[in-house]
Amino acid sequence: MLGLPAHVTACLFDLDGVLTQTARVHNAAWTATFDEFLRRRAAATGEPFRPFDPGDDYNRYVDGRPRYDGVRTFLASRGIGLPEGEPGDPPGADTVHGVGNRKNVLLLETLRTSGVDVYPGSVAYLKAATAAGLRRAVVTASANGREVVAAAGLESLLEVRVDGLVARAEGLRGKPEPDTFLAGARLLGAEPADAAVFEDALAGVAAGRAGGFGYVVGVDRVGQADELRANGADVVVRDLAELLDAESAGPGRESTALARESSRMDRGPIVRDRETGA
Ligand SMILES: O=P(O)(O)OC[C@H]1O[C@@H](O)[C@H](O)[C@@H](O)[C@@H]1O
Repeated sequence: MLGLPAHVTACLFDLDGVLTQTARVHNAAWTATFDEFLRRRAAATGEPFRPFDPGDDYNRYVDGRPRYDGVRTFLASRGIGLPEGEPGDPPGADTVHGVGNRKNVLLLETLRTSGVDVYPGSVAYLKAATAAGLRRAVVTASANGREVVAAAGLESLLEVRVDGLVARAEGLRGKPEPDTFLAGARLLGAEPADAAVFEDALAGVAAGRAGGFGYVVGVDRVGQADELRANGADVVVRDLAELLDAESAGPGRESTALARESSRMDRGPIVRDRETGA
């Protein structure tokens, strides 16, 4: 059904890069944050400045992981360790929390000014899954998950949300560990073997594989299909509309309709940082 094995009864969707076009917003905020940090560090140590790579560095070390895990994992790849600091550290302080907080300031600025765009193919897929009686959860590392889902106008299509704040409150390990996807399946009353994971991040498909989920759909938005497969995707599509196209008998009836649908759902941008109140 809907391009999935027949036994699948539940769908677990990542948010940034799968349902909404916000992976690129996260990426830009990380790039600016790490480049500021690396430039400052190069000036202080006299070592050459090597910028953050929004391709390889983002995909391997940051994408899909919880905010502060992204800071630690990327800096470790450069042989840099920072003190943890405190959640309330000023944005830009030389601590794991200070770096992560700076990124969140930049992220929220862009979301406020530009809003949140959806992927029309994903909205169509969510609607088709709803009509087919499949259970639906969003599972995101982002602590801004609730606001992004609301700004995208997707709340009514999703039954359950496991986001970065839920994970922190429940002590769930972030992707590539499977904990948050397992929690999503549990909340929907589905066994992992009967649930499909939809992910664009390498850490996300790895979490799908680690959790023993019935099917892992890799969504390739940036040209990393081989890496998605190597990390755990059973199938790779460029857009969820492809799964609908595969399903429909006629040539692309669904996707023709999709092309006409606006990619922008004007539910208003995020207005404040829920963690710091800024
Ligand atoms: O900083 P946030 O909003 O809590 O998001 C955490 C992570 O959420 C993931 O969805 C993104 O892929 C990452 O880039 C991001 O760092």
